[in-house]
Amino acid sequence: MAAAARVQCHNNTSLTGSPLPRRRRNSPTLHFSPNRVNFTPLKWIGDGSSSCTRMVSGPSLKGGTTTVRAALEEEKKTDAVSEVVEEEKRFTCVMKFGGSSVATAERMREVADLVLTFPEESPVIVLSAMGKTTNNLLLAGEKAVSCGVSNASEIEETVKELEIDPSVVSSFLEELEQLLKGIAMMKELTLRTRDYLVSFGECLSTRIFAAYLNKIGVKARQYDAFEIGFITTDDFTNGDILEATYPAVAKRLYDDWMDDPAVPVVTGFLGKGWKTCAVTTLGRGGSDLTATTIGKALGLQEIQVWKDVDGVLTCDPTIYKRATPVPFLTFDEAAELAYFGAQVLHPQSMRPAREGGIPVRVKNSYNPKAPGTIITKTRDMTKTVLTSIVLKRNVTMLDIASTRMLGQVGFLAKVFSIFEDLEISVDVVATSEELDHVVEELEKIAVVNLAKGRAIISLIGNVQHSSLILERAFHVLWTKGINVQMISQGASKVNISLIVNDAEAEGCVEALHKSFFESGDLSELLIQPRLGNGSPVRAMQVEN
Ligand SMILES: Nc1ncnc2c1ncn2[C@@H]1O[C@H](COP(=O)(O)OP(=O)(O)O)[C@@H](O)[C@H]1O
Ligand SMILES: N[C@@H](CC(=O)OP(=O)(O)O)C(=O)O
Repeated sequence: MAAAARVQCHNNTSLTGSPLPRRRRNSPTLHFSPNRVNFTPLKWIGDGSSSCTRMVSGPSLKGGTTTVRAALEEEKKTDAVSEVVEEEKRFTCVMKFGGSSVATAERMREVADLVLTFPEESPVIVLSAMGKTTNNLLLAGEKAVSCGVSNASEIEETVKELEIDPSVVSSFLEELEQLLKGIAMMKELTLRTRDYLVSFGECLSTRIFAAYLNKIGVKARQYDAFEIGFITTDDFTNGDILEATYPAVAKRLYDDWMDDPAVPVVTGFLGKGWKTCAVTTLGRGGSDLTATTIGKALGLQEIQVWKDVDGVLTCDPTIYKRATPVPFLTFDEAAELAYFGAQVLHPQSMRPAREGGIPVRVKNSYNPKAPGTIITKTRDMTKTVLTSIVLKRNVTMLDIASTRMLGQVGFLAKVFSIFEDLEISVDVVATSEELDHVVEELEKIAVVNLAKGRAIISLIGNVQHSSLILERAFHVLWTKGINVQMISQGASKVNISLIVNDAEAEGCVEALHKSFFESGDLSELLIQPRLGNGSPVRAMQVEN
């Protein structure tokens, strides 16, 4: 559950909160080639002069026996080769595939084909758990029964279909069974055990995929993120990546590559708690964050996140199916979108990309020809009014009115300290139990009204045009007879949030989408701001 708070001080000012931490490089260099490209053996092309160092075939994607190292051994005396070493040491991009992209054996094959369509790249692959594995593992854990058995049979089936050696996963499946038995015996599932339990999902998917790549002749190496330097806080189920991660991960991946080049296949979502040394997870959907962290650590040219949709869309397609792809986004817009609930990206995933200045491309593994969305630091916003509509459901709104025991400044400070003490962000409260604590504390200094069953509709876009956005949005909602209960403009200036009744929210999103994205080009309205009487400003000036 999420919460929004409206704080009323005794002078009747009201304050709404919308926090977000904020913060690069050049445009992307990858171009999608729709047709599968056959591997060419490792060779250097050019005009034959000694300065030629261009590599045609990403050595990591190359099957066969000629390794980069062997090629280098042969040629290492030339000046050209020392440049090659530098060049070849560099991975070019990270490609992250989510659960929906690798849900079955068939999908694993298709994803492998997709990776091979980029022979000029040296990618690092990040994988999530297959399909709904994470949910199934959680279910199995929560029921503390061997629900893992049906899960395991699916995994065994995938291994069989891909004709991989079953020993790749057998010891893991046994360990998983033991773990579930242990949970059943203890009748307890701590957050730490939950993280260890769900880690089997990514540990298995990456082992299967790496084994498959090796089977088809593409040398690959599997990595568990928690073994290669992904260090996090010890906040189980919601670990935060620590700075030490970047150099550690870069060193490990580059060192291994220089020793014995192979495509790295890294578990998404997982880390290692810096104090406990136990497996942690980065929050649901955390593989996006794994990918951007690797992107920053290795200073890559591009981070690709492959999903089951044609990029970031104008709204969640499961809410309104006429959602369309947004071709360009800034890191701020994408972060805001994710923070306010768009499932398509992990809320923290933009941070490393922004810090490293690395473009993020969101692509559809089911429709690779679609251009997708490219996320960069800046973009031309002159014609942008609205970018996307995000719906966060099941929100509880807290109305907090001062009982005049404290001055205005003291009151606000106290209100925020209560949230801080309970480690609850104003926008997001995880459980109703937490909310009860907040209310209990707030009632010592205020009259608190708790309104459940609300939803936050966030309008992500160019808040330079906030009057136009608001005018349209309120007109649409007024026409539908919807009462907006709270409004907040984010500090990031890319978001306006409206609170409405949850039951009406989907209808609101649909109506707003029709008005903003399906009824002509709104940017035309930006050319001449209008005065109250509808006259364009410039016309007035001419008359004067
Ligand atoms: N604005 C949006 N644009 C695209 N997808 C969205 C948006 N909001 C929600 N979604 C949902 O996010 C899903 C993709 O995210 P996710 O399931 O996490 O992908 P993956 O598991 O492949 O990483 C889509 O199937 C879609 O239902
Ligand atoms: N498997 C994890 C991590 C993840 O990122 O998954 P996905 O990429 O499928 O959203 C989850 O379900 O949360």
